[in-house]
Amino acid sequence: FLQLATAHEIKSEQGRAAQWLRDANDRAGRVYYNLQVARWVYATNITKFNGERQHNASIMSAEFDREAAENATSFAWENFTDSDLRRQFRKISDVGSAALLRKDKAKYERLISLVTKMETTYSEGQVCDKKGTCLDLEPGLTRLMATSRNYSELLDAWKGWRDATGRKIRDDYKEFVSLSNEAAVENGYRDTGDYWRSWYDTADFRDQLEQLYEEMKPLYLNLHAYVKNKLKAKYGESLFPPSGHIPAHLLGNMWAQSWNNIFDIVEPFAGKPSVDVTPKMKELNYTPRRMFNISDEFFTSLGLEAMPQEFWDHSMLEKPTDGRKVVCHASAWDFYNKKDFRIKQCTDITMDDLITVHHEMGHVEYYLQYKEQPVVYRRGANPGFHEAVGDVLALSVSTPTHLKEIGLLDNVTNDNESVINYLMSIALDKIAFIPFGYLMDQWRWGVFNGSIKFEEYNKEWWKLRCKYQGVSPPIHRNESDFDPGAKYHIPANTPYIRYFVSYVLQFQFHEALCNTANQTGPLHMCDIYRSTEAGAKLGNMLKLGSSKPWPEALEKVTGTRNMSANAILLYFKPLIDWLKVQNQGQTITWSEECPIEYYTTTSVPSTAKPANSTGRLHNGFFIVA
Ligand SMILES: C[C@H](N[C@H](C(=O)O)[C@@H]1CCCN1C(=O)[C@@H](N)CC(=O)O)C(=O)N1CCC[C@H]1C(=O)O
Ligand SMILES: [Zn+2]
Repeated sequence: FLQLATAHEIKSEQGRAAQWLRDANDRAGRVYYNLQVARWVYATNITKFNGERQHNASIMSAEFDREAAENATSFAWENFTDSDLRRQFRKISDVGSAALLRKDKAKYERLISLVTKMETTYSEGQVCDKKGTCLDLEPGLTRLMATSRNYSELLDAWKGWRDATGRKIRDDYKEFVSLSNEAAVENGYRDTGDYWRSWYDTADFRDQLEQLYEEMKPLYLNLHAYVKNKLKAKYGESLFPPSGHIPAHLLGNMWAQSWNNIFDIVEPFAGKPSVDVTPKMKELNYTPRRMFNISDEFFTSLGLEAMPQEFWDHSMLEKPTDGRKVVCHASAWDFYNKKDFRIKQCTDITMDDLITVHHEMGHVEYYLQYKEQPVVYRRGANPGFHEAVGDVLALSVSTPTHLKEIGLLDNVTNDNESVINYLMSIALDKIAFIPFGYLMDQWRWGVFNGSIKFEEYNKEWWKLRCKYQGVSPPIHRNESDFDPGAKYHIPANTPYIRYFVSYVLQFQFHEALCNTANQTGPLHMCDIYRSTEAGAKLGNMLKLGSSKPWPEALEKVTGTRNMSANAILLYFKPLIDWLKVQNQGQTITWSEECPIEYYTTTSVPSTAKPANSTGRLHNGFFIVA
């Protein structure tokens, strides 16, 4: 009898709990909408007033989360037989940094103020010349890093950016780490890194990441060796340290995280149709709006959701010209009201930005697909899934046949040399990224768990950069510098391992969707355009949001429950074979330690002349510290 009563009790309690959850999810939608509006207004118009408004909305939202978690404890939800109720309650009970609110509201306010302050410093960063002409990161410094082939000009922009951002937030970051860890402990975790990894709900997550990195490492070593030889031919052997590292400012990108802008320097076979469509986009007078339309049309060709009118009405697709200060770093926004979804991007007319457009649109497509889920489930199956969606489509868009179909390429040749050129252009983005995507949170997890001390923040950063990426600082660095702070995700406090996970998953998705689309050719030439079967398979996974464990979501698309590097290795097989021939007899590794002449632990004045650059003047640009 007692059991019957208990079972009956649990059933009726589950009924009450389900009602409470529906109500909590509705209230969460309204609270998060207000938060997102306040954050959006600030990100698209940085003013003191908007900053305070955003701050207050953040407090309100955190108060709501904390209170909901508190109320959830009035249900014995761990005993519930309904696994979906248990899953929702578990997620509502995890309040993240808002746990600090319960312990010390002033500390929580300081924590979120520090992140806003660091992200604002980053977004306002500029590099100016003697006449007072200044370059922002977007588009000025990004274009310079992509197009300049002048060693010292690149060096001044590289150093100037770090002086203008990382150097300024070093102490703020130290304070942030301590408050963030205090919040993580209050939330039941060892430290912030422990909390962030919990989102993957994978016991041996770090081992799996290490294993994936090792599997892809040969690809990176061979690409690094080949690119280094081409750069030496361009800039002169003497500018490269004997340790085997590549100076970090020569790779066409402020962080050396993707190298596609130096394709012209490393092109394997000259005289083939260019795979860099930037010139063609400019020739055809492309606008940002047209770039977004191309991506939107690809999604609808798969039978997926089109961008709603609100998206086109409220997004910021270009850098404002009315003097407003904005956070230019591209991002996608869910307003949690099932109607309002936006992208904020200071879009430049380049191939790079066409890829970023697809990346951001992938986020919005995920938002659209899971918008009917309870608010607690409107997340990626794991954060890597959210990063992979847009990139999967971009793998199809980037194929020469697709670029020709949309008029960005005049003719397509698919002889072996053209295939190598094409794979090289994709590898300069995808393979080059692997060690960077891996090391960013290796550094941050080390900072959060205390193994990386404040006094060695920059030294440990360069140890990882030299070890995994094989890039070295082109000028003296010391502990007055804070080079991790020159990369958006550190001041903005956005985790990064999600991109490493995404670069593995996106090739698994690509391979599976290509099979579904009956694309029988080599994986690197597959284009799933207009395949509604592939679209349905992808859409059915996206609709789940985070309502199921991510291996289940992965299995729905790929048939496997594990991350695997096999798909990316299959995709680049022809290139790796070709690279191995090119690198025959060469040393394809580098010494693990940074070339010591570039790293000093004592702080030297930041105007120290670069060890190797010729002059300081170029294009009238003189970098003041
Ligand atoms: C350009 C892109 N901007 C991020 C992204 O889109 O992931 C922005 C900023 C941080 C989070 N974010 C979002 O938009 C989230 N709201 C999406 C979501 O979680 O819903 C970015 O930072 N990228 C793309 C390639 C590698 C990395 C880089 O550029 O290093
Ligand atoms: Zn993203």
